[in-house]
Amino acid sequence: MLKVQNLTSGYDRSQILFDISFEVGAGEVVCLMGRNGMGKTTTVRALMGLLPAWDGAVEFEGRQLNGMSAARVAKRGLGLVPEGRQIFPNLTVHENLRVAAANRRGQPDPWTVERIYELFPGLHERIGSHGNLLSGGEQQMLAIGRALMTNPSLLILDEATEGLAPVIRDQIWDCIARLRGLGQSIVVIDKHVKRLLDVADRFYVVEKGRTVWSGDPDRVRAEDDRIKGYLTV
Ligand SMILES: Nc1ncnc2c1ncn2[C@@H]1O[C@H](COP(=O)(O)OP(=O)(O)OP(=O)(O)O)[C@@H](O)[C@H]1O
Repeated sequence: MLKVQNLTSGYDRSQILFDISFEVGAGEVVCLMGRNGMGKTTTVRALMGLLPAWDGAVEFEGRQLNGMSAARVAKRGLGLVPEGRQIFPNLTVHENLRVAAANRRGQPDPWTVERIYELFPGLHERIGSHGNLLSGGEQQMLAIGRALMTNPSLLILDEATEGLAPVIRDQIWDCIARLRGLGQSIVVIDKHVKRLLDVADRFYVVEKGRTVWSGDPDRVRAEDDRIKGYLTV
């Protein structure tokens, strides 16, 4: 579904990505991990057309995304839950979801606000609350719900559990597991490797702008010390 090969990118003249390669198959959950500042968010920005790819190839469902605007990339079916959530503070929960609604590729069973409330019953209780009055966990659920309302073929979650209480984090993991059960392809950027072993099909380590390691959950378990070395300062 998504094939990223030898991607390089950066900000102005400052190169951040030197060699990023990874793949996501249909229905897979793939995790990008690495210490802060290693280039994970920059990778996502380059995929989404928010930063130009300098070199390398990004192929999504058989088409090249390189050089496409962010709006066109979104129309192709990439849905981003950005770091920091970025929900609309002056719109209610319901409005935040409704403004995002789109089914451009004609998915047979599209997301509706009602289905989002089934996924996150806590959001339904806050249906009329403005975005800025929600807790961090509620904002994160709303950010995920909003991305789902665009019916993305591939959902990208950038640090979705950052700064959340463990009990709320668990709700986000459960949600990812449920989405996987529905066949949703997902890229997760996160540091909580142990919890991700249950939900991810494959892992990649990003270090200094390069994908330096990849493996399935069994390999992560077998190379525990090596992975810890990549993730701790
Ligand atoms: N707008 C920007 N302009 C210049 N440099 C930037 C910009 N945003 C990020 N960087 C730099 O790019 C590098 C990679 O940052 P990035 O946010 O991709 O890392 P990350 O792996 O996602 O880590 P984090 O978990 O901290 O978000 C860092 O050195 C950072 O300082």
